[in-house]
Amino acid sequence: MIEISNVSKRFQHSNAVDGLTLQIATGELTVLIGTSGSGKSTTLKMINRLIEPDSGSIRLAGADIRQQSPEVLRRHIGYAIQSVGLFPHWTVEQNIAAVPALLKWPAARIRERVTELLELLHLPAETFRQRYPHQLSGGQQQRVGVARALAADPEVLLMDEPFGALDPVTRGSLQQELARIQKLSGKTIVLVTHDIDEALQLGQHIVLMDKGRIVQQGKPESFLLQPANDFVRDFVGQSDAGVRLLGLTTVASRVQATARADGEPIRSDCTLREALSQFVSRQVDRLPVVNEQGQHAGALLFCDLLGGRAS
Ligand SMILES: Nc1ncnc2c1ncn2[C@@H]1O[C@H](COP(=O)(O)OP(=O)(O)OP(=O)(O)O)[C@@H](O)[C@H]1O
Repeated sequence: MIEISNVSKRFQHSNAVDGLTLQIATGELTVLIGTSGSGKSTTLKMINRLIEPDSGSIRLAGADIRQQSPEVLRRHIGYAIQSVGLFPHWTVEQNIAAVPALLKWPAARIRERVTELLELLHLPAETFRQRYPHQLSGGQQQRVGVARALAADPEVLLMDEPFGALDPVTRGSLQQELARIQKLSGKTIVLVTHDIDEALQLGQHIVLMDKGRIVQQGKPESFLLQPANDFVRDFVGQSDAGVRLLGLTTVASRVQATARADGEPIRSDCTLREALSQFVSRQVDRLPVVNEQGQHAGALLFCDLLGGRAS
């Protein structure tokens, strides 16, 4: 658990963060979202002491983070940012190994860990290990940035717009990757984003900030079903709230096992939002469904899209 208690940070004439109190649960992916300048990055940087608060306290696993030097603290907290910040004259392997090397892991263990992380992020180790950052695409660099942040198996991972500058396809696949890693490892992740769809897709707990304060926090569906005020309603996009709600539920929860349909099947782990798009583009009222192993699983009927609220 990360406990942020009444934390404020002022720059020149304005409060970047204003009396913020927030509890970040262990093992959850918490998303900080908000307008530009609302204090998200400042909050994140105070957790790893890149910025020191003017007042208030932050506790990690019960201990005030000021009890450790920033350098030692950061070895337990992975940090991935949009601009990646890879060392240009270091190979991919050296970049990923930065913190394990500081921690003086044996060379064989470091090598093994680098291989494991590259494979986890779908970068074949033998192809990428010896490359330099300028020999990678933007998306590959961001993957290496995420691998580096995960390298020493930190308890906490802080991510500041880690997929910000990517095209929608690469961004989507990295988001899926992050969701998979989080499920596998049960890590505590705090992710900053501007993108409401990214927040709804990845966040188990979402914190919406404005002017250095929290406007609303809770589960994704609460933002769509019970927006606290007009600011929240505007932020989540009132006109798209319905389709976004469909994005929180998978086809698996509505598939009829005995129903049949023709055509290219959709996977049961697709969201109902993706299914809606298929219904419309194919001009059909039922879609065949396969499970994650590609086996026939029944059909999704258009009329079942509205079969209940996201849970
Ligand atoms: N080092 C700094 N010096 C002066 N002002 C700063 C500094 N860092 C942040 N600020 C100001 O503090 C406020 C909050 O900034 P912060 O970067 O935390 O916002 P943000 O929500 O992450 O914004 P964005 O989404 O645009 O990155 C902004 O008004 C910003 O201009």
